[in-house]
Amino acid sequence: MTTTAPATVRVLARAKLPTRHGVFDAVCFSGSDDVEHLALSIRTPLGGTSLNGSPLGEPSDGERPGDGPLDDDPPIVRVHSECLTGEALGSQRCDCGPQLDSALRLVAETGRGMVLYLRGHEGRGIGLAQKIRAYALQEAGLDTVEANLELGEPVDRRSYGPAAAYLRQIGVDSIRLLTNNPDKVAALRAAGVQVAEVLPMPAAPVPANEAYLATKTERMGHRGLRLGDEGLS
Ligand SMILES: Nc1nc2c(ncn2[C@@H]2O[C@H](COP(=O)(O)OP(=O)(O)OP(=O)(O)O)[C@@H](O)[C@H]2O)c(=O)[nH]1
Ligand SMILES: [Zn+2]
Repeated sequence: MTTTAPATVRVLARAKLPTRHGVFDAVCFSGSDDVEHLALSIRTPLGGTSLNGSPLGEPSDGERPGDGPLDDDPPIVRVHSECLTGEALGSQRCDCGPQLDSALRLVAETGRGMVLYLRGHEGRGIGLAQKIRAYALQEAGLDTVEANLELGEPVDRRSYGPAAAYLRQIGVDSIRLLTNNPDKVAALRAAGVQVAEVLPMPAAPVPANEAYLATKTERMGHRGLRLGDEGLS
């Protein structure tokens, strides 16, 4: 896993993005990787600015919850890796789709936070074709870690540098991170992001992803993937 953050990122485009969870401010950006990532943020005070820095109009999606965080609390941030099969196709080999949905909902409910949707992270950075090859190896009995290694890939090839650089560029230096993955916490910290708190990312266990979730817990050090478990520190 690479942790070096590029100095700057380029903001490529921005617009509001109404979702079923609320109206997000969508910013497309790229870092040294030249990949188009997306930051989806939500406002701080009513009628104020989003974390991405653009002014937002009157909220159209209901009131901000009364128990939302103060403006100087670190925002909730989900750093999410692209997963075409789980998010667009509803694959139950993983739980990326429900996790993305939960993250957007949590950020919207909190009224202040961001989902950084990182493209180029497909298959933990090995790409779609290699991930499908890894799935085929899993059908033959390997687990998710062994399959990557069998393909000559590292267990995790993702870089969090562009995400860290984006946060730094918009002035967010401290976050409350939604994740179960201790390596993601370490990588972001190494890239200069202060992770003030780690909040558990609710998992969505189903029979088809049982082995996958178990392997992440047992071999990759992810926190127990049950709702309500204590977060990482
Ligand atoms: N190589 C490989 N990648 C997978 C597999 N299953 C899911 N992925 C990818 O894994 C990425 C998500 O990483 P995960 O390890 O599930 O979770 P995480 O983002 O590290 O941790 P959380 O923040 O707790 O969700 C997505 O890009 C998926 O495409 C698999 O069996 N093999
Ligand atoms: Zn997935």
